[in-house]
Amino acid sequence: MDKIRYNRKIYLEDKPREKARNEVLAAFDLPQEKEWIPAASALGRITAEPVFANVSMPFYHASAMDGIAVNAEDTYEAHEQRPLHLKMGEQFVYVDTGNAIPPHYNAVIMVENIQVIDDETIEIIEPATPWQHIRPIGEDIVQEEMLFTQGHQLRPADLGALLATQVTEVAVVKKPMVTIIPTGNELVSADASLSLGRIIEFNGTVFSSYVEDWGGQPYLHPIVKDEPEKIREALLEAVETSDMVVINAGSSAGSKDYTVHILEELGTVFTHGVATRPGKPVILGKIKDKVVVGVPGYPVSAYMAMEWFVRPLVCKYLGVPEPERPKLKVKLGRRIVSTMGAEDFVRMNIGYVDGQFVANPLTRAAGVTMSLVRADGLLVVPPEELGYEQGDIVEVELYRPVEEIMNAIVFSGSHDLTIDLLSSQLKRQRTDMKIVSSHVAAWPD
Ligand SMILES: Nc1nc2c(c(=O)[nH]1)N[C@H]1C(S)=C(S)[C@@H](COP(=O)(O)OP(=O)(O)OC[C@H]3O[C@@H](n4cnc5c(N)ncnc54)[C@H](O)[C@@H]3O)O[C@H]1N2
Ligand code: MOO
Repeated sequence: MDKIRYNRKIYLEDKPREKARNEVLAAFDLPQEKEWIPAASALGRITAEPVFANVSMPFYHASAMDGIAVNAEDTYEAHEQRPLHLKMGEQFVYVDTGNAIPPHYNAVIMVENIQVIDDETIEIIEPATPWQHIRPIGEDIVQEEMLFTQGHQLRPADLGALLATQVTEVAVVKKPMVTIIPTGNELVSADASLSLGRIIEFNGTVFSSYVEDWGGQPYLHPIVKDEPEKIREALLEAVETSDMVVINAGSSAGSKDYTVHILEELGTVFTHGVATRPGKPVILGKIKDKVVVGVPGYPVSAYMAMEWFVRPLVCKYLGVPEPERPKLKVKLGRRIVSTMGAEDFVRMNIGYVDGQFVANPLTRAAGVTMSLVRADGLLVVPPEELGYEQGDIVEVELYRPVEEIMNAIVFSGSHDLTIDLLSSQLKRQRTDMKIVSSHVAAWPD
C-alpha cells in the first residue's frame, strides 16, 4: 500500500493553449526511427528516405495498341489512292497491347487501320510515323528516377509506382508508439455487468482510434486503479516501452487525482491547466525523455485535448504537417456566451436554410459524447471574446463535408422519435441525404 498522502490541487493554471502546445512540442525531441516494410502494405505510411526506381517502366519498348508492328520507313508510300501491301514476318508482325516490339520494328498500326488480304498479307492506306503507338522504355518511369522524396505519405497509386519499378521494400518512418492508460476505480469494460457508480471505459478505444488515424501505433493499457503505486508502475513501464504516454482522468481537483503529483515525482510537469472550456485540466509533463499527456476524463474535453496536444506530437514525429479542417462562414441562430480569458469550443449544428448556412450550438456539457457525434462543426471563441449575438456571422471548422450539410433536411423544434425513424427510412432511399433534428425553438429570419 502506498503511504504517501497527496493534497488536492485545487487551483489549476489557465495557460494559453498555444503556449502549452509549443512547450510540449519543444519538449518532445525523440529522433525519428525508420523501418523497412513491404511496399504492398505501405499505404498511408511516410517515406523515411528518397525512393528510387529499380527498373524503368516499361522496361522494354512496348506496343501501346493491338495491331501490327512495322518499320515506319516501309510504309511511307501508302496512300488512299495507292494502298500498300505488307508481307508478314518481313514487313510486319502482329502485336497486342503490352507486347515487346520485336527488333527492327519502330511503329505500330492499329488493327482498325489495316485490311487483311490473306494469311500473309495486309493492306494499309496511310503511312506510320516512327514510334507511333509505342510506349518507349522509361515512358512512365526511368530507372533510378526519384519516385518520392522522404516525408511523402504513400497513397494507393504510389504503391503501384513502387511495385512497377521493383521497389518491393520501402523505408518508412516508424509509427510512434503511444501508450494509453485509462485510470479510475469505477471503470469497467463495456461488457461488464453494471451497478451504480460504475463507468464504462470507452475513452481508451476512442484515443487509440485517433492515434491510429493520425499515423501512430496505439497501445491500450488495461484499466489502472486510482492507487498511486499502480499509476506510478504503469507510467514507468509505459515510458520505457513507448514514444509518448497518454494518461486519462485523474487530472483535476478530485481527492483521487494523483496523476500530477506522480508526474512531479517521476519527472517534470510543465502545464497543469489550460485556458480552454472544456478541456481545462490537462497535464503536460515529461518522464525521462518521454512526454506524458494527462487528459481530462470527460469525453469531449478528452477528445479535444488529444487533438490539441497528442496529434501535434505524432505529426512532429512523422514529420508531416497537422491536417486542418475546412472552414465555413455561418450565421448564428442563437446567442453564444463565452468565458472571458479562455478559449471556448462550441460544437455546432449547421443547417442550410433559404440559401444560407445557419448554425446553432449543441450542448456544451463536456460529458455529452453525442454533442461531438452530432456536431457538423466547431466554433472556437477566442479568449478575448465574451461571445456572439444571434445573427452574427462567424467562422466554424467543419466536421463534415459541406455537401453533406447542404443535403441535410433540418427539422427544428422539440425532438420527436418519429424523426429518427423517418431519418433511417430516408437514408435507405437516398444515401446522399439525411435528416437533422435541431432542438431549437425556431430558425431566425
Ligand atoms: N472541483 C472541481 N471539480 C472538477 C473540476 C475542477 O476544476 N474543480 N474540473 C472538472 C472538469 S472541467 C473536468 S473535465 C473533470 C476532469 O476530471 P478528471 O480528469 O479528474 O477525470 P475523472 O474525475 O476521473 O473523470 C471524470 C469523468 O470522465 C469520464 N471518464 C473518465 N474516464 C473515462 C474513460 N476511460 N472512459 C469513458 N469515460 C471516462 C467519466 O464520466 C467520469 O465521471 O473534472 C471536473 N471536476
Ligand atoms: O473543462 Mo472540463 O475539461 O469541463 O470538461
